Amino acid sequence: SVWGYDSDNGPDHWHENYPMAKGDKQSPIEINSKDVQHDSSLGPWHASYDPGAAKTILNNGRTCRVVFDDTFDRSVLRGGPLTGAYRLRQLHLHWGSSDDHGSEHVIDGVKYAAELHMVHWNPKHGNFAGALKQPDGVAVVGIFLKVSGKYSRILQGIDNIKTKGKEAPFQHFDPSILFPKSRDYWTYHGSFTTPPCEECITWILLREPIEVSSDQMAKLRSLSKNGENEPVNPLVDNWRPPQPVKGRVVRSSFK
Ligand SMILES: C[C@@H](NC(=O)c1ccc(Cl)c(S(N)(=O)=O)c1)c1ccccc1O
Ligand SMILES: [Zn+2]
Repeated sequence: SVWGYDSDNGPDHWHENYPMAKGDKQSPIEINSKDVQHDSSLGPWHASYDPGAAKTILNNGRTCRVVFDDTFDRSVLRGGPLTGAYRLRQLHLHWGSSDDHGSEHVIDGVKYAAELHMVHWNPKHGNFAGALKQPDGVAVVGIFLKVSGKYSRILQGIDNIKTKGKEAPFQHFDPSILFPKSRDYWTYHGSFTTPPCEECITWILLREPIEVSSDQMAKLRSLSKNGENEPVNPLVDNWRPPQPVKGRVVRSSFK
């Protein structure tokens, strides 16, 4: 059966079809500040995104995803732990059924309501499929979402992609508006948090969460896993729980 987040096809079953899921460098992980090592050589990261690169927003029954034109160095991430410029390919989210959980990474025991992932790949590996096979192939910026009274539009296009398979134009969108004020981050080497669970990711997790309103979270939770004329199956709890750290060191750009 196709992988998902239910009891019969969820994270504990993924290794049956994707053996990497039981690897030594899996994501997400729990980050404990006492084990983090500050690395003064970690410089700031820089994103230079072209709003014109945004193409569409879609619901693939597993997450809500915005895709970008990554046929050339149009929207790139560089600096921080990275060597060279990584191309922005897509962004998506993981969220819970209530505000007290939903993020994939857990920070000092804190689970956020959602976690936004901006997926970039290293063009020196030719294409995304090739980059998946390389330890320095992919870089993901992870941003935590915290629910507060403050109103902010995370992804305005959610209304038109209620059910699985729905796709809508999503243009003139600069994802940099999603970044918090502080650029402080943790970084470690890990994997996709979804199948195929390839261990090709340099994770850059931003310390400062962004704030969204509870009605924005409710809109996210109003997405459905099912297709248009199928029984309603809410798309919630599409997060993988923390995986074994197995001796990896998490470094921070801040003291
Ligand atoms: C749910 C969706 N996963 C991604 O799009 C995805 C892609 C790259 C990364 Cl790096 C990540 S992550 N979470 O590690 O940042 C997630 C998905 C995965 C596989 C097949 C279909 C499908 O829809
Ligand atoms: Zn993700």
